[in-house]
Amino acid sequence: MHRPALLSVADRVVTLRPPEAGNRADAAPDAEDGRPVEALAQGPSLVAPGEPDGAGEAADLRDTAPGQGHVLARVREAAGAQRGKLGLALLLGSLAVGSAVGLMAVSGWLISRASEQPPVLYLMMAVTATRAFGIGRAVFRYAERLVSHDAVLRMLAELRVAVYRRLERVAPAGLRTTRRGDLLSRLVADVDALQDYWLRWLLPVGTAVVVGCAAVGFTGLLLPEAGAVLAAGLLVAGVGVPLVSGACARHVERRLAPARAELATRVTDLLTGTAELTVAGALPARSRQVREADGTLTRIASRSATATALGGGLSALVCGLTVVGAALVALPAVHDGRLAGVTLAVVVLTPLAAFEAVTGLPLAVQYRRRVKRSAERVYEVLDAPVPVREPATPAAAPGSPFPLDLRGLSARYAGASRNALESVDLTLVAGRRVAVVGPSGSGKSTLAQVLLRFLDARAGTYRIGGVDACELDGDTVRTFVGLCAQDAHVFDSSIRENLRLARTGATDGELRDALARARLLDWADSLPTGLDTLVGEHGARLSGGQRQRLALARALLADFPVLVLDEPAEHLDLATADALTADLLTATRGRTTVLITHRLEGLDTVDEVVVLDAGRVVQRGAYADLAGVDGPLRRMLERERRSVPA
Ligand SMILES: Nc1ncnc2c1ncn2[C@@H]1O[C@H](COP(=O)(O)OP(=O)(O)OP(=O)(O)O)[C@@H](O)[C@H]1O
Repeated sequence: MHRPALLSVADRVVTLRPPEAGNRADAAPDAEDGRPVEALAQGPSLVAPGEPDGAGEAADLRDTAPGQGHVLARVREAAGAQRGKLGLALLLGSLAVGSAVGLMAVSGWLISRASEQPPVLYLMMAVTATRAFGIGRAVFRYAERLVSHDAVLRMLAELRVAVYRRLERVAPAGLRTTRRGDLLSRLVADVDALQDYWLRWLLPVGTAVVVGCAAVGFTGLLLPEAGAVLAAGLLVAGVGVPLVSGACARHVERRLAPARAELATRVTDLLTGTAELTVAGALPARSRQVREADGTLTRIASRSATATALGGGLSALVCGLTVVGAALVALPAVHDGRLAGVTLAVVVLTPLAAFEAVTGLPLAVQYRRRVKRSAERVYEVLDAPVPVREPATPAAAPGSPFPLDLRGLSARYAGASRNALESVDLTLVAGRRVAVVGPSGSGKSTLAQVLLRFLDARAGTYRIGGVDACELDGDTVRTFVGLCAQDAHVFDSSIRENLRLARTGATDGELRDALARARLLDWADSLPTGLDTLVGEHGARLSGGQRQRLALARALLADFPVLVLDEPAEHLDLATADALTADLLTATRGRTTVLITHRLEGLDTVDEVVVLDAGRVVQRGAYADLAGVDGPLRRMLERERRSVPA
């Protein structure tokens, strides 16, 4: 049997493999153990659940409990194995800027000495050093870029995987109120922004300190006053100027990442809802909102650029003043004979090159602030409470999932004030078909989430083949229980590839069989390119009924021992919905099925009907028995009959 663990997940979220098991098994499931995930879309908070989480090699990126320091300290800790490379990058960067300083100093000396017209051999050493510094500058810079980017991109790759895995763990139960554009922005732009912490903050600052100290030391050896002037100039340019430009951009930098997320959210909404917005006449208003968000981002970026320009201008001014200051203290020294005439050029020109190490620091300070906000947003995702705890050591999967048993089960979403399910009992044995009905919001889909272990029980037990589901890996549970969701995702690919998601190596015969059972084969055969027909984004080239039938065929092909069908006929017109329900009841005959629906038509063929209301089971039994007595099902039936046009 081929039962892909992820088919059910793929039906709810487009996802990769879930992380390896790793969460505390003994922790009592408690949906209130952390900040609700909807807070992701709202604002900064670094509350962490405080539980270990096994997301493989990147786990260290997020397991630092909050309060252990600054968010940037966590970014630094994430360097992990790349620390050695970053140290090497610092050395290479310092050698590159040091070579620039050396080049300036030696060439200054060379020109001065050459003017005295000594025998050319006296100059050979300086000529060679000039060449070496000139070549070294480019080579060291290239090597530094190579090493630092290699280290940082590796870190980013791990971090992005960690963020993705966390999102995957939080989805689907925890993502109902988060905004897609915002998540996308966190996953892409904010993670990318973290590279600047190393590339544009730590390494430039480290290089500035190393090269600045060396240049001051060297100049001080030649002439102590000149060393002091250079030290003062470097301090003003490297500390004072960044403070001034940083103060100008303080508020701007913190607003940059949220403004970028706002624009991403609005653009995503606009693109995905263009058809609906056009029909509702709301497109111009939404386009205006996008333009406004874009305008806000542009204003923020331009204020940030102003601060950068101010920093650049002030640095250049301080550099010029330092060169003049060095000349002013050096000239009397030459006059007094404390400094050789040929070294005057060295003392005056060295500051010019040494400032290369600090001119980027105003920008570095801005980057640091920007990175801090992005890091907060990334760590909010990494620290978001997960609705399901995976066991540290998963129990062995039972040979058969039967009986699949829920006893007194209650479940609650993170941040909710009441249980979505309350003391629910349900037993499934091989071949049994149960319909779960009830008004909207009664907890039907929540039951599906619990059965698939997308949401943990708050009280009661869920056992699969005698094993507590909490002791099983979530993936293992989903090899036994599969879902065909009401909003099943159809990929922008061919019919064949959409089906093969359920069973990678399925033959055309098996695909056709699944399509036939979902009553879609005649339609597929009538298409000019048959199974190779492209279905469009979200199945845009299919009708609503065809989309649901394709999802049903996929679920049938996956051959789950227990199949949960969550409102498969939702959003369809009554005739199509009833035809689809009838077909799927035929297709699932003899297969353990939980059919979640609020249409009662055709349910006389299932073994048991469970009626939910406000999360509780208010009635259960055979359809004919329930329909024959006064009670919730009978009232639903009467309402349904009244609503059907004569
Ligand atoms: N991710 C979530 N976070 C918080 N509350 C949720 C979440 N999902 C559902 N709920 C709440 O849980 C309750 C049960 O919702 P559920 O989706 O299970 O109902 P349902 O019977 O499937 O409704 P429908 O027939 O409309 O799909 C509702 O009050 C709903 O608002």
